[in-house]
Amino acid sequence: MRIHVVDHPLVAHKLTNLRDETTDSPLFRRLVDQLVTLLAYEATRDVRVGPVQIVTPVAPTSGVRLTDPQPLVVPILRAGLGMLDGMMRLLPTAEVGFLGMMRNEETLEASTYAERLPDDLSGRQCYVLDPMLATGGTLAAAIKFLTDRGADDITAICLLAAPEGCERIEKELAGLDVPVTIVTAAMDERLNEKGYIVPGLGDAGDRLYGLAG
Ligand SMILES: O=P(O)(O)OC[C@H]1O[C@H](OP(=O)(O)OP(=O)(O)O)[C@H](O)[C@@H]1O
Ligand SMILES: O=c1cc[nH]c(=O)[nH]1
Ligand SMILES: [Mg+2]
Repeated sequence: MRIHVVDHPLVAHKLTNLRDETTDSPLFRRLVDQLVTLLAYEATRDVRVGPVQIVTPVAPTSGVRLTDPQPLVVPILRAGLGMLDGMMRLLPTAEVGFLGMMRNEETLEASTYAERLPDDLSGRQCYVLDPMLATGGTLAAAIKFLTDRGADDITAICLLAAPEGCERIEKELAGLDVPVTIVTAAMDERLNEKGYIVPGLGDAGDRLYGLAG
C-alpha cells in the first residue's frame, strides 16, 4: 500500500480553515470541494491515457486521452458525497458508484447499508472518496467490497488519515494482490478514546450536513 501525503501550502491553508471549529457548514462544504480537487490532481497522476491523433487549427499533432473503461469514482456515503463534485470537475467522464457505510460509534465497526456499483470492476481504476480514515474499518471494508467485484487498481482520497487506520488497512489487505494508494492532505497524530482523529476536524458528516440524529 502506498500512502501519499500531499505537501502543498494551499492544501495546508485550506485544511487549517477546514479544521477550525468556527468554520460553518457552507464554508466547510466549499473547502472540502476545493481540497478534493487539489488532492485529485495528485491522485490521478497514474490515470490511464492512450495516444490519439488530433488536428489543431494550425497543424496535426499527437496527444493523449483517457482510455475506456472510464475511471469509477466511489463516494462513501454520507460524508464522501461532499467530495464528489470536486472530483467530477477533474474527471467529468468518470462513472460513479455508491457505497453507504456507517460506523457504529460504540463498537467502531463499519457496516454497509447501501450499494450501487457495477457488477464487474475488473480493469477499472477506482477512486474511493471518504474524508476521514480513522480506525480504517470503513475504508478496509470498502476496498474489500471493490476487490470482491474484481477491482484491481484502487486509490482512496481522504482529507485526513490516522496512523492507526493506515496500519489496520495495511494488515487487512496483506495478501491482497491489488495495488492500493491512499492520498491524503495530512497524517494526523493519533485517534482518541472515541476513535476520533486528533487533532482532526470532528465529525465530517455532521459538519457537512448537520447532525444525523
Ligand atoms: O475509519 P473509520 O473508523 O471507519 O471512520 C471513518 C468513517 O467515519 C465517518 O463516517 P460515519 O460512519 O460517521 O458516517 P457519515 O459519513 O454518514 O457521517 C467517515 O466519513 C468515514 O466513513
Ligand atoms: O475523526 C473522525 C473519525 C471518524 N469520522 C469522522 O467524521 N471523524
Ligand atoms: Mg459521521
